[in-house]
Amino acid sequence: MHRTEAPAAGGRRRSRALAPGGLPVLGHALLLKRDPLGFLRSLPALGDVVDIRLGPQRAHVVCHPELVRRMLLSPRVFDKGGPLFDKVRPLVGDGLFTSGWQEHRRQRLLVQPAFHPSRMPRYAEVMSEEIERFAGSLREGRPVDLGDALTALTARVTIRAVFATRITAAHVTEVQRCLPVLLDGIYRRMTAPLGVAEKLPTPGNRRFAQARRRLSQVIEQTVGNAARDASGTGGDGAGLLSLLLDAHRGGTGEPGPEPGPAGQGYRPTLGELHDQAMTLLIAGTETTAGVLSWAFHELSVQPGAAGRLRAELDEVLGGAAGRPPGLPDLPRLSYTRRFLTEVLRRYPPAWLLTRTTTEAAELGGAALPAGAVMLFSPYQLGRNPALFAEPDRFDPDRWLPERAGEVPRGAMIPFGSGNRKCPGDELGMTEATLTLAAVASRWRLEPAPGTVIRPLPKAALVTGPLPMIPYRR
Ligand code: HEM
Repeated sequence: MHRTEAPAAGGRRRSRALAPGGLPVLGHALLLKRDPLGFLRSLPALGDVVDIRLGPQRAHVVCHPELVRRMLLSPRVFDKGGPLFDKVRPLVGDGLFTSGWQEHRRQRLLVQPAFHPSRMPRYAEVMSEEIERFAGSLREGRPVDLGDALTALTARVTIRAVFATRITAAHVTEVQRCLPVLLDGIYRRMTAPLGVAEKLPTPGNRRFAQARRRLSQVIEQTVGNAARDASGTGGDGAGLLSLLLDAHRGGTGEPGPEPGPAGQGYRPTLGELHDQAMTLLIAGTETTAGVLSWAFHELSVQPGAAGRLRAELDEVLGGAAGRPPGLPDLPRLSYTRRFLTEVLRRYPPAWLLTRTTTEAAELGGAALPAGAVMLFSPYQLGRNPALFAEPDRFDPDRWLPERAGEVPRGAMIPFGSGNRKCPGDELGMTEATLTLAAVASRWRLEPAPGTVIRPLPKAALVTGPLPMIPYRR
């Protein structure tokens, strides 16, 4: 598809600016905390790279899609790392998401094949089972917090996709309960300025510590059992972790030599398997649940789009008394897919992402020292009127093939780009499409009276409480 390059902000040369409104000492930290989305949206008008101050730290917000793209395609210079990551790493370990450039390469080579499209039918089976269980739990007229219910659903799907048949049903339920507590706690710790309140023996901190300990134990036990399995294939060989398990079992449990072209020869330790499992559980749960929560919210407030979506579901699946969707239906659910893509533009779960420079660098004419903190925001890009006409309008048809080519290169990156691009993009989109189709073909979910939904920028961009009432169609 031909992509245009967006002009520099306001038709000017690429520019660098310092955001106004910084306070002594705190800089822009309060603005970013009070109204992060509004603050981010105000920056592209100022320049292509906008400097802000977060306390003593200067950070550079890259606003122009072409510069974001350039940054993401230079991972040796713009690597993962920096102060935010230093806080996350001890909590989630050294998995694919947090690892630095060199380590990342061999991890990714080992994990990536587990996301190959040929494996999708096995994952889709798990999804369909869990989606039917979820749809079957809805009761006519009985309010449900859809945000929580969808987090439970995506957690169960991710857990079962990661561990395949290796994990017991009781452990699935236990991990599903621990994950939201962990996700919430990680975000609080990431954004805590001093790191003191998190150490106090409050009930919230105890719950976090307990959830983290228990999750770690279950993962350790599950990974340990699978690793000791003499049959040699990590259970049925179908889980996201199975290739890592195979690589581990092929060796001594100690890190091996540098990998060959396909990562052969590298032997992940049990500790690495644990961190990778934790990473996948964290990365796959709240993101997909966030997209789905927003999708059901939009469905309840966008009557035009909702009508078209239901018409497509009726045609493909046979109406309210029809059959559940499966993988072979996806090519015919094109409006459903466009609907979800538009949700991702408006509410990308990964709303703010970071990089750090490993050496002195230049970006769009801006000189950056080594160790500079770089920020970029898929949310900011998706709401920039210079990149998307009427960005606040919900218009799934922007993603019709003949119109999608108008979107400037690098402007739509809900899954990131370059070597750190989300490996679970198709998995997440498949899960979201099947869930939306299965539920919306049978149920109409209406907001509970008095509910006001605003984007809540946490670790993911979520809806907050989402009380909805199901009615049969
Ligand atoms: C709709 C759902 C999802 C969204 C919007 C999403 C978004 C993202 C984004 C933006 C990144 C790149 C972060 C960066 O560049 O700093 C990422 C990375 C990642 N995602 Fe996803 N994700 C989703 C679902 C999933 C699923 C289902 C899984 C796995 C089960 C997953 C696993 C990962 C992993 C392991 C990484 C780190 C990749 C690396 O650094 O090599 N994600 N995701």
